[in-house]
Amino acid sequence: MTVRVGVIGTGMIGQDHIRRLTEVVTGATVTAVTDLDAARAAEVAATVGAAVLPDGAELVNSPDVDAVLVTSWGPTHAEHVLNAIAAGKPVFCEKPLATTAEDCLRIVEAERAHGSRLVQVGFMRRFDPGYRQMKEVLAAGTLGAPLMVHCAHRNPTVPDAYHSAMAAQDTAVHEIDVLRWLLDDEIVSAQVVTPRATSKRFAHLKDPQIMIFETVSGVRIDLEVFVNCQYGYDIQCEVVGEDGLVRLPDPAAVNVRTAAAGHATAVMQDWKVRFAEAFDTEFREWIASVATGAEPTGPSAWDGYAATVITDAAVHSLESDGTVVSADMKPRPAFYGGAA
Ligand SMILES: NC(=O)c1ccc[n+]([C@@H]2O[C@H](COP(=O)([O-])OP(=O)(O)OC[C@H]3O[C@@H](n4cnc5c(N)ncnc54)[C@H](O)[C@@H]3O)[C@@H](O)[C@H]2O)c1
Ligand SMILES: O[C@H]1[C@H](O)[C@@H](O)[C@H](O)[C@@H](O)[C@H]1O
Repeated sequence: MTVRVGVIGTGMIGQDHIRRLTEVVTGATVTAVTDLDAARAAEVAATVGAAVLPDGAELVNSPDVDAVLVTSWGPTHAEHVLNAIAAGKPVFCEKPLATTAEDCLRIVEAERAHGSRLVQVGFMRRFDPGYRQMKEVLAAGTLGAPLMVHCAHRNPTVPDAYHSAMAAQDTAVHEIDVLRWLLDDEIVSAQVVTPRATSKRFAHLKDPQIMIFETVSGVRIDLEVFVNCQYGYDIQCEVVGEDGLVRLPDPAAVNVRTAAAGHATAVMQDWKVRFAEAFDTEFREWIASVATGAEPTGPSAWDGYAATVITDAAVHSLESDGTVVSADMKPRPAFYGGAA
């Protein structure tokens, strides 16, 4: 079966996912798109022979759409995801699932009322080969109990519109999701402190930020978020256990030796390149689940809810001079499996 996908939002990542669905993943075709910017939607639709529909509700309910991809702006996600659940169609929603915990819970409740999982959230790091190898090592128990995690999330720079809360909402949210999954543990509190700020930042931006999370079992996670580090896109993660540690590998890259540069290995500059393989695998697995009528196995609506509660706690801490803020979540329903 070829899965006919309708795409809501044909901006930067929407276009990248349309390319992926069309050129990389087998078994999928993009049959319909919509965007507030009708000219942009028409231009993108023409590249893949899709229909342009007037809005998200029509797209979700189109008989030519089997599954929905939401790549519009975050505050609009909840409406489109709820429409897809009401239509009984699988929906892949880019992060965030919704911008408020209340909206995430409405989605969780709608999905539970539907009776089976329809929603997958776009936390692509779970599909990265390096993180998957870390997960295997941790699951095998080779390291003993995990005690600490040290992470860094560095971007060379960010656009002017990026503000201090986005360090948690837009950037750290990737670690928040992948660490809940890696450790199979829930985050219960967040604290954000700010070291000396880089002079390369915009005046309105607190950068870098150091985030400290604690989990139910007492693991401490420290995460440096530095979004104007200048030198590259650099993602580091090291889990330290009682008997050893496991570290996220950098993607393979050649080492060049010259008199001028000494030993040199290029530093990646772009998250789209760093996580290209993760995005491809994420969509291959999502399309495979839709094609076979199976429930998606990627990040769930509950994971989307948890991520929003934890990022809210981090933003609250940032805005209250680094107080420790608890991440108050509802109990996890059996529908979404055991512990996170
Ligand atoms: N997983 C990741 O690493 C990752 C990376 C980048 C962006 N994202 C997420 O993807 C989403 C889109 O980001 P982007 O960078 O592509 O933004 P963008 O501004 O480039 O594109 C968004 C598009 O959606 C359209 N749009 C907005 N609301 C709409 C609505 N209700 N109906 C139809 N069209 C609508 C806009 O006109 C725009 O063309 C965001 O939620 C962002 O957080 C995820
Ligand atoms: O939207 C992007 C994207 O999610 C990247 O993966 C992250 O590194 C950036 O900080 C963020 O702004």
